Amino acid sequence: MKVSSSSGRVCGGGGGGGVCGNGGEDGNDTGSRGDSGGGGGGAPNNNNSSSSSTSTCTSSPPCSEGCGGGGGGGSGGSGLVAGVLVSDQGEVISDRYVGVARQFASRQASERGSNKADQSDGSDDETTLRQMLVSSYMVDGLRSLQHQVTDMSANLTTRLDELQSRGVSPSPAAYYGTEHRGHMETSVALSEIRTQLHELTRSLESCQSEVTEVKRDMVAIKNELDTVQQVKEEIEELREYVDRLELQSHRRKLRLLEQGLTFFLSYTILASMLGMLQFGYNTGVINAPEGNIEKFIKDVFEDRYKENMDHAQAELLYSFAVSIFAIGGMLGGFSGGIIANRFGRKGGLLLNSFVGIGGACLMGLTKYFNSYEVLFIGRFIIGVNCGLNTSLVPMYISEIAPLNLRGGLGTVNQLAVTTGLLISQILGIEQILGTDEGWPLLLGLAICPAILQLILLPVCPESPRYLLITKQWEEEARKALRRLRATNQIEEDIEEMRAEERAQQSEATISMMELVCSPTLRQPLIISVVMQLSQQLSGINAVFYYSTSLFITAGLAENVAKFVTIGIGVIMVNMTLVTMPLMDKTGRRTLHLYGLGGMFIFSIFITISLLITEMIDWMSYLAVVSILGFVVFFAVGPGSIPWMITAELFSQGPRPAAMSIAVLINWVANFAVGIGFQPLKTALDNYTFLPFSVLLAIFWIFTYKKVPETKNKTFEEILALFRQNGSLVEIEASKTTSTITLVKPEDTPLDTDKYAS
Ligand SMILES: OC[C@H]1O[C@](O)(CO)[C@@H](O)[C@@H]1O
Repeated sequence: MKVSSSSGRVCGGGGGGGVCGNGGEDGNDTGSRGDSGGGGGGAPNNNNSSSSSTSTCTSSPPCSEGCGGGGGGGSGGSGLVAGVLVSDQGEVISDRYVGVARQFASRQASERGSNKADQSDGSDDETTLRQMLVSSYMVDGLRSLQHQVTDMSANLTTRLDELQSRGVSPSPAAYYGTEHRGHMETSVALSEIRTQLHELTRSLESCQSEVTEVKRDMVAIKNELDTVQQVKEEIEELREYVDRLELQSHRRKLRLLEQGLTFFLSYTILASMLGMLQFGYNTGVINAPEGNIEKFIKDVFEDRYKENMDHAQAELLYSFAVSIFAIGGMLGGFSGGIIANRFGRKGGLLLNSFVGIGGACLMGLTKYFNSYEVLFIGRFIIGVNCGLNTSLVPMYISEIAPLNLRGGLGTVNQLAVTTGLLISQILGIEQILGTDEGWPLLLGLAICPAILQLILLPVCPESPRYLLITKQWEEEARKALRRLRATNQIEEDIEEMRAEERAQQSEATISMMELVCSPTLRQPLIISVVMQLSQQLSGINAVFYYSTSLFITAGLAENVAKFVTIGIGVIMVNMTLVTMPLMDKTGRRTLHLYGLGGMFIFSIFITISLLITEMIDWMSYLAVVSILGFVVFFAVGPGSIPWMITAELFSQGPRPAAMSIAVLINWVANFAVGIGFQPLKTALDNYTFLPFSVLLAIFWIFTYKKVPETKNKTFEEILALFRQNGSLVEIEASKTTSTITLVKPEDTPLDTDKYAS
């Protein structure tokens, strides 16, 4: 029974399953039991083998039987193992390969997205793949199996030929005997076996070609795995780089937050704030000498036309002198952005000093020229000067201020305005310059801040941000910074400016039209505009321009009312001083909310007091207290914050254009209140303050919902607040922004396509 022993060897000593096993048991049964023999011989593994062989060799049914038999017979032998794994895993591997590769691709994508891929899952799949790769070594096993089967086949053929040659020529005596029949049956059985062996060989060949394909797939998987590994490493590298950047930027910010006030910084702030003082002074200077100016207008008219001018006409011309200032202011404020871009912040202020000197001279020489037209021109020119100041000074201050002092130093703008107002109120009293002779000098004194600026400004450094970002003059920017910070350690500032520059790269310098049309800048622009409106439409100038008459309406004597008005100026200056340190502690948004809220409550009290003063005498004191409260809360937030927040909400590129628009709105609203309050008073009488209460409530809600906190945030961070679809996204002040340019330290741009695929 050599057949069985040889098949036993081929099948890995599998106990003669299938082809081999049956032959070994009993030649008679070989054909019929060939299929099931393997099943019986190798029960433990046969399930596996038969199903797998079917799947792999579907085109060769005999092979399926043969393989099945062989596999079943060799429960522990290499032939079985190879047969089972190759045919079975071969297909499974192909499927799994696709599946796992997809899994990897998607994980790779999600890893890029979240940077938080589940690493253990990834390694599980990898392990599976690697195991599968290992299993490919069994392919070699199969190859050796095939050789063995070929050998076996050759052996069998030889032996069969021997048997047949013996069987086909039997002795005549036995020809019809039992032996002859036995020989014939054996011969038939053997040729069947031979046929099966041929088929088995063919089937093995086809298995081998499939195995080769699987092997190719394996190589492809391995390459994919290597790529995945490489990408993983790159992602890791990138993650580390981003972490490093975050850390650096956090440290940089901490150092920026430690900066203090230096001599040169204070000097520069002082020199520039004279511009805002000029604005405050000219806002208030015209109020006190109203009667004197009207008298002058009448005299000039009579001199010129030898006829009398009635009081109403003189009043109208006086109002014109008041309001033409605001028209000049609108023009100046609006052109502030262009001037700031062309001549710089300091450069623009220096040029503006000449405008101020011109305007002040004309006003001061009005009487000398005996012409009220000169007064009008003077007021218009000083208006242009003040408009430019309101645009340039807050921009300059916010650009040179260290991060941690930006709020406090921004308050300097309003401190200067209120100081200017107070000075004009004090100098305007009859005892000083509020006389027929004194008023031209009172108006002409506006020359002082302009001349002082002309003297002080040349020593001041230009805004380093303007030099570095707008002009790209790095050396000059460094020089300016060294002077302002009084140190050579200016890298943090330079880095912070560079970050701002990077963050705004698409908007280097933008025009007003581009600003208005840009969807990303719309939200900060709306906020800036509403903040300016909240300052002017709060009704503060109704109090300032008409406080004396308001107090008289509330029942105070005229001379008392005038001094209470000055008292308001004093309170205003002091309260602005008090809020200075709060700006960088409590924050702009919070203070603005407190301010508007307080003003709302006191505006209601003003209305109540006006309503019941007529009934209860002492209620006039409630009016005074309410107006004082109103002013105090104005100083808490709405006085200072609108000036600084516009400069803060925009980066270097759009900042000048944004300042122009916001300042223009401020002047227009200021003008509207100045012009509209008297008719409003006539129309609403004791309810005059009610419209302001309503507006204050609206501004409070807007601030609560829309205005971000800018305290201790770099310009780059503030920019990031508005990045997501133009909507407000709060980020922690301590964190850096997400606007990190994806360029590795060695300036190797990331292959983003690779990560995207
Ligand atoms: O302090 C009051 C003054 O402040 C301003 O609002 C400017 O900030 C002026 O319009 C107003 O007269």
